[in-house]
Amino acid sequence: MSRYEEAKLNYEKMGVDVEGALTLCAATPISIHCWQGDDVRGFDQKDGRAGDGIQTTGDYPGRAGSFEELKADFLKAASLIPGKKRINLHASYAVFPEGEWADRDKTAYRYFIPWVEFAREHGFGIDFNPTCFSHPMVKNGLTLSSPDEAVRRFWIDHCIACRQVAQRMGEALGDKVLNNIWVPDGMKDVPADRMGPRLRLKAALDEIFAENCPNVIDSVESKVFGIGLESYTVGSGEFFMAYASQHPGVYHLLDNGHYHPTELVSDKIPTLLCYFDVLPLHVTRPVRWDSDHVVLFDDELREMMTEIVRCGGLQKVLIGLDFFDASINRVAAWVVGTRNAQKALLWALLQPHEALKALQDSADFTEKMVRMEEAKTLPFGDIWREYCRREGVSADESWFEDVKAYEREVLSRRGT
Ligand SMILES: C[C@H](O)[C@H](O)[C@@H](O)C(=O)CO
Ligand SMILES: [Mn+2]
Repeated sequence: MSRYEEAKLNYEKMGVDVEGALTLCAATPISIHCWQGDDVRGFDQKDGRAGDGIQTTGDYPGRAGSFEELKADFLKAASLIPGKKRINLHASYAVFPEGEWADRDKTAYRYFIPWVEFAREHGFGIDFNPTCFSHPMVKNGLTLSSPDEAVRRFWIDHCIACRQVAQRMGEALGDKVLNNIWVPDGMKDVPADRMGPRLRLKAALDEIFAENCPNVIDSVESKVFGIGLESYTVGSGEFFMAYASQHPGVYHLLDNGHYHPTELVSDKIPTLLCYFDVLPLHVTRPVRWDSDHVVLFDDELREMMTEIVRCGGLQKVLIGLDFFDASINRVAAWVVGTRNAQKALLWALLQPHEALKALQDSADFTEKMVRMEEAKTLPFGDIWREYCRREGVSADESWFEDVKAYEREVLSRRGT
């Protein structure tokens, strides 16, 4: 009997359908953020750097500096990750034909056709985001909530244009595209007016969402605070949750770096699934704050995936990643973080949920604890190994040899 067959028997004794778990894991897409590859710089600003409410730290050599490089790095990472993949793009990654440039309020689908072709060629879905940061039109930390009509207009037009881009991407791929709006808007110090900016943001969103875009899933991403915006965030959790609940078709995206350190997004997933038929996520790893460290196979990641599975949320929760570490090999960062998301999803699919729920409902809390603890040390590694074998990727860290060779032959020659 192979190690897989033996492990499978162990799980089956606990009432787990292992083959079903492998099939579901392979079919659940993870949206991989393009911005890990270049430290959130994008291509549309000269000497572009992440700023205006967002920041990367580190200067590991070999950052992607062009569309070609970013595509190559993404493909290298994707080849080492099991499962179904989407690519998550920001509007700042527009690919302009030679001699052409458009500012963000004038962005258009034609600048993203090369990405659509790339996605189609490799069987990736696409998700999209307006880029309301790292731009001179972010004035005094504000975009959609600015009291300056010109600033607000610029960003409203950008978001409207992005929804149109996402719609065209969805039409081209015969798919739905998540278009997620995050704005950094906030204040460093104690505000004198908290409601005014929120009313302006609300009016801006109403304008942005006015057009019917059937291939677009709209979401708004809340946050508790930002860099240099420590005292007040316009798009807070309550603000965006209330907005989404009053606007059918607009969903609240939960980023697990965007809450107070003791708040758990794993508990918010079942809460929102009581009310929404779609729940987009940004899976990240906050270390004391919204630091966007590479996702590890840790307790909260497993608990988030567990809640998705327990709640029957695999079709409703859109799993996206959002981390960016410029202090380590960026391709390896993508691979570690995304494999961990896959690993945690498979781990969650292999828990005996029905049996545990029944024990909870019959108030048999002792046995629930005993079984829950026992399930944690079932031979998960052997099932993961089989999953990777079927997906054609290495099950252990030997993928890293491939990344090291890529670093030697490609990344180290870039001069970035
Ligand atoms: C680049 C992303 O859109 C960004 O990280 C945003 O999603 C966020 O989480 C800001 O803190
Ligand atoms: Mn995010």
